[in-house]
Amino acid sequence: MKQKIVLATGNKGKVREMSDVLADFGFEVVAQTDLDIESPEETGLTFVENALLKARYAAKVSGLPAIADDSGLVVEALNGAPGLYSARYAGIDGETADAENRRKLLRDLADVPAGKRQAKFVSCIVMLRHETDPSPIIAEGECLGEIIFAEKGENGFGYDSLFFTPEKGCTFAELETVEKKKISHRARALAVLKSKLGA
Ligand SMILES: O=c1[nH]c(=O)c2ncn([C@@H]3O[C@H](COP(=O)(O)OP(=O)(O)OP(=O)(O)O)[C@@H](O)[C@H]3O)c2[nH]1
Ligand SMILES: [Mg+2]
Repeated sequence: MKQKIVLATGNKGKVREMSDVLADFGFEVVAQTDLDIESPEETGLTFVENALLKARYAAKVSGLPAIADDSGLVVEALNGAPGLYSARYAGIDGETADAENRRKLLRDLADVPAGKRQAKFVSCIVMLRHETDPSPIIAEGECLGEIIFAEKGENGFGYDSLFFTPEKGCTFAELETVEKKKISHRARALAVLKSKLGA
């Protein structure tokens, strides 16, 4: 029988990008929203701390193993911002904040010329077998790119329409989900998780 696991995120984009991959690893994936589990406050100071606390909270409430992703966009010219605070960069939280966050990013980079707009997406995935699991599995992935001057593309979420990937010659939002799932920071973290699980 497949091991049930809670996907501890309130972000539908992450559910889209992680569910079937985790199912391929042999898990029966249940999104936390389907169990009416709310997102805890993200009080950590690093991606790993936040991923841990999200997974731990879902494991505690559900009594099941849990997996969480904490991720963000790190922009060199902004000394690493929005970084840990990518989801709430413009001061509001949740997916409705995405458009405001993109506008703020473009404003903050207005004076930064092409060639100096390097950025990376970071994903930290944590898996806990139970709430008090003393040795969580931690898997990280990064993806390098640059921030363009105006949005391009309709797919994806967050900052995808501003993130140009040289590897593909377009923004993440111009990629089909299936393509983004091959090269993104989250895809890379999931590949590390897979090898750590021996799946
Ligand atoms: O364009 C993007 N493509 C991506 O692939 C991506 N991955 C992360 N991000 C940004 O970073 C925040 C993470 O913050 P975050 O890890 O706290 O997630 P979240 O609050 O959205 O959901 P949850 O998992 O915490 O419930 C997100 O909201 C986005 O703004 C991305 N943007
Ligand atoms: Mg969050």
